Amino acid sequence: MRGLPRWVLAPALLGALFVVVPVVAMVARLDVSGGLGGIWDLLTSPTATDALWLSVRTSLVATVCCVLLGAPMALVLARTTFPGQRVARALVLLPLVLPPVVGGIALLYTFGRRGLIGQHLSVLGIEVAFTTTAVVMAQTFVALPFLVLSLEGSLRTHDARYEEVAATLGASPTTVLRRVTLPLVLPGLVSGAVLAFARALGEFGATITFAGALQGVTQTLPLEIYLQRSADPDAAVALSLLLVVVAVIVTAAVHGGPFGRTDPQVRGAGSSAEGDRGLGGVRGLAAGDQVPAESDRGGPPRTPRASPSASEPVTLGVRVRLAERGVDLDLTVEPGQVVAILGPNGAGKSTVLQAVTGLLPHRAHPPRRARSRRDAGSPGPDGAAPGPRTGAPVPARDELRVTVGGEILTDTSRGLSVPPRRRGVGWLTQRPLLFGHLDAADNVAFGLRARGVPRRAARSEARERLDELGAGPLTARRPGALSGGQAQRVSITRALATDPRVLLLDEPLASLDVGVAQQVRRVLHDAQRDRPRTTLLVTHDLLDVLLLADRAVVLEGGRVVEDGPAREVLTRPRSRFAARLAGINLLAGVATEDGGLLLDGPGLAVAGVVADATSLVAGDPAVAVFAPRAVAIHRDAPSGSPRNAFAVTITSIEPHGQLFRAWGEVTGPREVRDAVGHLAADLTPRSVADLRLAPDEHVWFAVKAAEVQVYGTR
Ligand SMILES: Nc1ncnc2c1ncn2[C@@H]1O[C@H](COP(=O)(O)OP(=O)(O)OP(=O)(O)O)[C@@H](O)[C@H]1O
Repeated sequence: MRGLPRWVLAPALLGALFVVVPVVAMVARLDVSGGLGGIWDLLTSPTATDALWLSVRTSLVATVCCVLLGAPMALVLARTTFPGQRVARALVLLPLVLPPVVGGIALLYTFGRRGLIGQHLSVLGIEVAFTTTAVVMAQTFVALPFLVLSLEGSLRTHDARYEEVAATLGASPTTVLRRVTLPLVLPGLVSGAVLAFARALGEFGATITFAGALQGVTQTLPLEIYLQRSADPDAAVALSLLLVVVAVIVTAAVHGGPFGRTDPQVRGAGSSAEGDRGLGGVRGLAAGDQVPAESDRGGPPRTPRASPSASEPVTLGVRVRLAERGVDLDLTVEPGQVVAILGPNGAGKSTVLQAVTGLLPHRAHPPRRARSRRDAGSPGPDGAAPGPRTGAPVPARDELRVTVGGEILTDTSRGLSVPPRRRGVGWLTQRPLLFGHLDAADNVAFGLRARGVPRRAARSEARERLDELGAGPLTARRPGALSGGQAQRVSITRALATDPRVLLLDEPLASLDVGVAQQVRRVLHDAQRDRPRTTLLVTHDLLDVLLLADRAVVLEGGRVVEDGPAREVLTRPRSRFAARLAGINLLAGVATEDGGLLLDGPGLAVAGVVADATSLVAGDPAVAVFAPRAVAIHRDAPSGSPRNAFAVTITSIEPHGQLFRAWGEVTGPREVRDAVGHLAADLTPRSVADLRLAPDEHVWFAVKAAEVQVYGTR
């Protein structure tokens, strides 16, 4: 009862009674005066056993039909989008709302002797109606939606990125389906099959209409019960009981078994390690089972397929122009270079990575204006620059072009797109996305086996790779038994094992504790040092940029607003986002003659010192930057030596190493607030106490001109 209000018990009990009492009433109606032997005789009469056996046989065959037809239907509904999808789903589920008798009539008009298809079959001497086949068809017709619904629900609750990662590891769509998707949703598939079996077992209306009631041929148990109802009510009750017992045994066996437990994937879907752990519960493959490599399926071992390997670092070229996403940028990454892609939420970072993986869902769009988005124009959660506004300039024509080492992987102008599995692009995400039904070694071996390496060789190489990256002791562990950091190590090993030409790191350390993140960062750093690989790294972490990246590219509103050596971008940021990441205050405007800056918008002057006098002339676009440590806080407007003073309202005060960092939002006219935004000031704990500083206080932030560096942004 933990967490549940007590009153829930009452309706729950009422519901249970509503189901159980009629069954009890039926049992009570049973005439036991002749002893249990009498009932036994009824149950073992030839008509009863014929009916039971027929029901079980046809229901099993119907269940198999439901799986064979329903699983592909669920996959199409859950994993693709196409026009009229809602209508298609409604049609698939139609038998759920259709009275079964109507279903039977529909089947009769289709497969009956004079039916739409039946008349042609008749000519060939094939009669379907009123045969055992008709029973199976009637049962499949009514039971199919149960399997589709259950499996589609299961597919939708599972992260499709498991399949995407498998594709980037080199697996073909069929291999992904067999080795990743089906093991992932096996509990949902089994539940759906059980529901379908139960529905088929109890099927009556469609069967009697389409198949009739011929003993041993089409007379299933529900039909036998119906027919006995008037002739021998006791027999009808005894047979009903038999049906109930069979149904309860089947559903209890499955729901009490390994597939009946709560789907752990759904439970842990929120967090990285949890999500991966969840898969530990999938019993699609029993503990020592291995997924057969293509070369393990008999026949001579195949020569491993050639895979694009990273023996020599390659150049990466990316051009993304997508009106729908407001992204318009070009990027060239030198061989072996690690480029950090920075930017506020919605800036287009993931879009760039998706373009390189080949996973970007894209249709060729006609030129158009940016579509109106509810969130367009509002600042991201981090208070940084807004996304594209309605009517903002957008790419004139959609275009995606990705080249790796001179090879064109995507070129929408020529309708060319190499599938993810053939790109030689490794992809690492915030969640490790390890396949929960495989141990660490098999996870790492996955990509090798998808390329045709025999299982034994792949596992042995996987073990070596895990050893190299300090994860040797984890070889035999399933993801459910790994910590977040360990899982990410295995995931890195898995991504590197296929020797990708380009590595994409999408915030791989973001969900790890600080200490663990540092260890994993070191793993990435060492791997790059030992084998330089062209890499794109999306991150919001200053340390990632400083320790891993050679170059930093800042995106805002889908455009590159800053691009340069990582250290320079952080120490001399030219965009507000980079400044914020680096913990520096930044104001943008144009250079003034006296070495200061005239702010964009309000025309407010900021006194400063030109840092790169050689290249800057008055009127040039420029930024003024100053460290939070250089800011002094005053209760009253400061006066005296040349200094810049901003009236602010304190928005937060947070610990920052040995100091405190106070964030203040500039007050004044709207254009001043827009131009300056938030400023940071560092102060000692003692100053915080002396000033009695607290959020919502109005104070002044002052910075001496000598502390403000101005440099050009052209
Ligand atoms: N599937 C999609 N369909 C249409 N627009 C999308 C889709 N995914 C993202 N966008 C839009 O594309 C733009 C870029 O999004 P993207 O996910 O690349 O940003 P991001 O920089 O990775 O953001 P975040 O840091 O939040 O992950 C945003 O305006 C976003 O709303």
